[in-house]
Amino acid sequence: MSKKVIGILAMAYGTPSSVEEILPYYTHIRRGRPPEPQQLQELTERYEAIGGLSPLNEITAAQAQGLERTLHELNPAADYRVYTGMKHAHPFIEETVQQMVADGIEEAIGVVWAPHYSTMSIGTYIKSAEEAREKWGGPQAISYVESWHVQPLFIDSTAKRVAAALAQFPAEERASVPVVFTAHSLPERILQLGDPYPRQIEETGAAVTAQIGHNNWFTGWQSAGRTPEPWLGPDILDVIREQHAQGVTSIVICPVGFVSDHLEVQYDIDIEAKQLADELGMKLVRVASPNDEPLFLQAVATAVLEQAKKG
Ligand SMILES: CC1=C(CCC(=O)O)c2cc3nc(cc4[nH]c(cc5[nH]c(cc1n2)c(C)c5CCC(=O)O)c(CCC(=O)O)c4C)C(CCC(=O)O)=C3C
Ligand SMILES: [Fe+2]
Repeated sequence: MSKKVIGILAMAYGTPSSVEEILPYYTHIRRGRPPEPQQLQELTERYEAIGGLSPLNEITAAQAQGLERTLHELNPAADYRVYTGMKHAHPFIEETVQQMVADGIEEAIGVVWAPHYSTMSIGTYIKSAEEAREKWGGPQAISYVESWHVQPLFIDSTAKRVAAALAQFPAEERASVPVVFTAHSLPERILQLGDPYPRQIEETGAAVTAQIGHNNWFTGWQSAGRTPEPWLGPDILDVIREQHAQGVTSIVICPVGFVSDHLEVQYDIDIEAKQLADELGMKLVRVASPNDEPLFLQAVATAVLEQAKKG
């Protein structure tokens, strides 16, 4: 008897795959409102600064392959097929759900390539998937992993990478180096909605630092939107200035709200924050991204299998 195929809807942010696609991509992020020429120019220049385009789509593809391989290793009795659907680029979540229906997938698990739940992040991916499911009349059921921010193997994977960053400082200095866990800022109004996002980022930071016995840590925000409404702060650039004012000379930044190398990591931290640190004479070390690291993929695969058990 052939095994029933279980579809995994792995959802990622997406990035333009050519310079021409930057405009439609940016327009999609802005819910159909095209950016001003000046804004488009600035975004294009940020992509140029990291080498022309982002490595995100290749990394998302490698993560999907690695996730499928890891699921088979962890549970050889079942047949898993990982499908990638993106929020702001092709194949969109809606297109991928249509493909799953065409392939006869009846049962599926949804998971997002981001650890922390917010109504404005993971919540919107799930909403897109559910709208697509209604539109295409299937898969019959998708059960979603809502967050995996304290999944033990994710904590192990992050703790190892944070420890490797701290190891770049002499042993006697390490305790005095603050580790800042950052995530993409969101509008402050999520707080009135009781959104779990800020608390979940704290929980990841607490678990990681407890594991490596590093007490000097806090959270910060990055990549806030350039809109008039207030966004969650403090911004990482203000954190760096504040630490400098307090006499701190070294800092480790762990962009724990992201799981890949891409624009928000390679530009906002590696270029912009690094330049500020340089100007202030501070040493900044950024923690490596998980990308398709095996331990990280085991974490996400385990979260998927636990969700499959819950149904
Ligand atoms: C919570 C969150 C995550 C983490 C969770 C997750 O991964 O889902 C994330 C990830 C990412 N965000 C990305 C890129 C962008 N996000 C933008 C704008 C925005 N992001 C937002 C939120 C998030 N974003 C919000 C509320 C806006 C304002 C939109 C509005 O106007 O309402 C803009 C527009 C210009 C700008 O504002 O910088 C860009 C280019 C890339 C891909 C980078 C690459 O291409 O390498 C990635 C992984
Ligand atoms: Fe974004």
